[in-house]
Amino acid sequence: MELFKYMESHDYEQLVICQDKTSGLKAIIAIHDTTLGPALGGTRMWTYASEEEAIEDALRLAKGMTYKNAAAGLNLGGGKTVIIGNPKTDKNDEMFRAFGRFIEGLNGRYITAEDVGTTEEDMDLIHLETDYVTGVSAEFGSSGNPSPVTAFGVYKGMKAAAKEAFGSDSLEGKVIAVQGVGNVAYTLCEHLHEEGAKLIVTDINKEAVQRAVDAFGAIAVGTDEIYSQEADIFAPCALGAIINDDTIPQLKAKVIAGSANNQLKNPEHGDTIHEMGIVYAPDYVINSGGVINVADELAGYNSERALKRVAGIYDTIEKIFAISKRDNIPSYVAADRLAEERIARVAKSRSQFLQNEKSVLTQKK
Ligand SMILES: NC(=O)c1ccc[n+]([C@@H]2O[C@H](COP(=O)([O-])OP(=O)(O)OC[C@H]3O[C@@H](n4cnc5c(N)ncnc54)[C@H](O)[C@@H]3O)[C@@H](O)[C@H]2O)c1
Ligand SMILES: CC(C)C[C@H](N)C(=O)O
Repeated sequence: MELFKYMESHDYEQLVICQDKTSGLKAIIAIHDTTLGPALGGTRMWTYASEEEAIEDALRLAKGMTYKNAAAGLNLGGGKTVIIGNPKTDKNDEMFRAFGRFIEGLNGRYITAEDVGTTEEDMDLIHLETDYVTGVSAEFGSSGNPSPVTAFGVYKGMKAAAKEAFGSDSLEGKVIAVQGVGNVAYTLCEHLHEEGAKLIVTDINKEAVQRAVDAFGAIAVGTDEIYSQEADIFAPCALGAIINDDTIPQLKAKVIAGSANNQLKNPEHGDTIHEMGIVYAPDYVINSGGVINVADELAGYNSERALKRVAGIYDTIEKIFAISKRDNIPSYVAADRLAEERIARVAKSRSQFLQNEKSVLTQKK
């Protein structure tokens, strides 16, 4: 990978490589864009096949956070960290304290939170060294596990998508095929069941499936059968890249709305479903409830305020459909446009000269 060429072509600001021999920390902090504010994005711990793969993942995920935070209306830029290692076997307290000191050294340009492989306890260790961390324990004013709030946002976004497709946002009687019934999707199913939707579920974890069958009277199907169900809505809540050449021909649903990240295998798949008339709620918009919730901690966490903001995902999804129709573009392109236009407007409004203590005007002769 030609690093500078890649960073230049995707407008990355900074890449920070952190190592600490004592704890074994090998972390990569990628900061994509801080036009809107400090970069907020979680820390992923994963066993990467190579250092290059880890760097690529950090960069890709950081850019995703720029778009997610911008479209969510947050005054935050995008960044992400990956720590190379097995989250089950390679963690130690010193590792997260060392990482916290590296974050502190960035002086607020980057704020972290949980992601795949990291927990509230890890954030508490980081918090011993820096305040630039969210998702810490309740005693420090945390918002707690983001999954139920992410689910609430997906539920609201799904209603907006239903309104677009069916003319009403009621989900009563709608058949919804849910792929993966883990942390986010279980709470999502609670909301859907409460509203009177009929659920079809699948998961590689048989216990998770049984839990949904018992609690919501959901119909269980095999993992390969979920795409072809006679459903009104398909809710991908497990894996990325599940909208692809193999699955698109099987889909009968008129709406795709779920929590999974990176649902489109390639952008062209977003074009194809658009041409087929399927209403697609862009993934990073509909699943932004978690980041909206942790971001609220920066102002002193207020659950009522955070949930009100998360409910606004409904309006954001509606706005994206309006842009999609106005400009005759697929909804995934409309979401990018919404984020990019907001960043460009703020960049322009902040370009004027402002005197500060480092200004040439204030330097003493
Ligand atoms: N947790 C959050 O707040 C949050 C925020 C934004 C995005 N997301 C995304 O939402 C998705 C779900 O997150 P989660 O926190 O609920 O994760 P989770 O691990 O709790 O749930 C995922 C579920 O999918 C199942 N699964 C895995 N492979 C499958 C397959 N091939 N077919 C069917 N089921 C399969 C797993 O067994 C698990 O039960 C992920 O893509 C995640 O990146 C989560
Ligand atoms: C900051 C975190 C809560 C971000 C979350 N992991 C996401 O992908 O949205």
